[in-house]
Amino acid sequence: MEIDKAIGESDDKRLKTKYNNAIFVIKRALALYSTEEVAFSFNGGKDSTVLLHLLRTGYFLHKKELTCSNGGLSSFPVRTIYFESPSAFTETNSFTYDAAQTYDLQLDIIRQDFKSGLEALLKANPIRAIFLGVRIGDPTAVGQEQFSPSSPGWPPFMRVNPILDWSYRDVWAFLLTCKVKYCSLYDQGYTSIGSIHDTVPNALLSVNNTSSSKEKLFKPAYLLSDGRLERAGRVKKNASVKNDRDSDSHKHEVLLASVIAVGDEILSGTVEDQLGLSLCKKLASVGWSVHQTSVIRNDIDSVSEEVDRQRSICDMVFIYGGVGPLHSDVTLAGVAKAFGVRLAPDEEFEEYLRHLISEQCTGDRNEMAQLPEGITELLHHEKLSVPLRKCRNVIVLAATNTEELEKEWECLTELTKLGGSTSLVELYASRRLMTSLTDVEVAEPLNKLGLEFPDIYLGCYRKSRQGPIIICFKGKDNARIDSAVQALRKRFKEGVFVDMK
Ligand SMILES: Cc1cc2nc3c(=O)[nH]c(=O)nc-3n(C[C@H](O)[C@H](O)[C@H](O)COP(=O)(O)O)c2cc1C
Ligand SMILES: Nc1ncnc2c1ncn2[C@@H]1O[C@H](COP(=O)(O)OP(=O)(O)OP(=O)(O)O)[C@@H](O)[C@H]1O
Ligand SMILES: [Mg+2]
Repeated sequence: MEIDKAIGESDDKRLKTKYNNAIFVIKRALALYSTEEVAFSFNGGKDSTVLLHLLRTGYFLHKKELTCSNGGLSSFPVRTIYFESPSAFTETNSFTYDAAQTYDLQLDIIRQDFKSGLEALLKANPIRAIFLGVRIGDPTAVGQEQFSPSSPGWPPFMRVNPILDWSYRDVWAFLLTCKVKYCSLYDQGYTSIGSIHDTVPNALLSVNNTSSSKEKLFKPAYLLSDGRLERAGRVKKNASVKNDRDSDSHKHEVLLASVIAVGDEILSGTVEDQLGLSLCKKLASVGWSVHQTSVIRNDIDSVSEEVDRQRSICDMVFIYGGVGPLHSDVTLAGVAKAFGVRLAPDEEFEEYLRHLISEQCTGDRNEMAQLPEGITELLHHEKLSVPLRKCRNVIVLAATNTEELEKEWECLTELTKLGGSTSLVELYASRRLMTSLTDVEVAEPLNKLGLEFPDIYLGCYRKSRQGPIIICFKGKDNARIDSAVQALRKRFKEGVFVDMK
């Protein structure tokens, strides 16, 4: 069989491993279920095209083992289902039909939505398992395994995902190595295809950035260097993933951060945590208000509970410690648990680690390259040998000392300034006043001021019990801060407040 031969002759070790694993899953599924009991969900997309060839090969190898024959593959009798939709691209539609003809597929065209279509299909046929080209990173892959029962509310069947752990790069390595046909849209800059209403060519593949969008030229999909951005051509249903606090109708003016240190050694007093202090200073210097700092032990549930609590209260959570390959390094697992997702291998991240620790990283899996599935964004910066990991509004810092923190912080502020995520460097203004008035004297006027200026953060502290009180004003607008200072001054005799630098 040509596919098996092409992969066998390739010297891409990684592709061979992925291929062998996928064929293994397919053969086990075919051993578990009869041909009548399985179906292949095919839509002409790149992932399902990979699956088409893997299935034909797996079916052939399975039959060959059963009959001990060496004969060629004459037919592929697995029922192939295609949910045809009026909003599909004509190119994927015609590719699907062409492929069905070329490979003599038993094509069932379903013109209903997925759920009702599957209900009718399962009623009329003895189907128990359906092969899908779902891959980790697809929004629908979250929580799925290679064999995953359909979700509650869906008709009962087994979802078989032989290429679940394939990366974007693996998909293209396979299609190009095997020299099989794929839908023409992938040569026009499309990298992942949904409906005509939500899919455009991937701007990262644009060749002539300046001309009007109609004349734009795009490179082929296989040239996209960062596979995590394959969905950049998908128009998002929700413009951005907001955290719980953002959806709160009452948007606070000052951004809230939480700092979590993970480390048994800090709790036992063996190690002094200097990162927390340094991070609080840095956050304050760019106008963030630190809501809470906490030290958590190296325990998945403890980390997950704390992250879950803080991520819903704060705009951004910074977590450090417990990041690495040791048994006690559970921070990422805790973050994953807080978001209800699992840790899944991330090939792009693994590549960075491979560069960093080269030969020490052996095997096909690297525990450190497991990241919370579907929610992790890698923040790349030329000064960082390994990108920072951001899971929604949780930033995982790799720093273990203040020098490393300094560098990561510098990169982080530069990166977030460029947009994308919540900016760390907000427009920020502050002023501090010192007074020798007693706290009893200032308490009531400050309360009133707070009500009058809800957009201004008012903080007070003193350096000693008898010493002067320092009042901090923080906000986004200098003029508003000046008005608040004026309003407070008006309530007292002239000269009782001294401006501090
Ligand atoms: C054969 C097949 C089986 C599916 N099984 C499930 C399922 O068990 N649970 C589920 O939530 N979605 C299931 N889906 C739906 C897909 O996850 C679907 O792509 C997803 O809901 C996104 O749909 P949309 O982006 O077109 O709205 C299935 C789809 C197909 C084609
Ligand atoms: N309309 C459909 N008909 C049949 N199967 C479908 C349909 N839409 C999705 N699927 C199944 O779901 C899988 C995942 O869809 P997804 O869009 O992520 O991948 P793809 O279409 O194969 O490739 P791409 O990511 O480039 O769009 C497909 O490989 C296919 O098995
Ligand atoms: Mg698709």
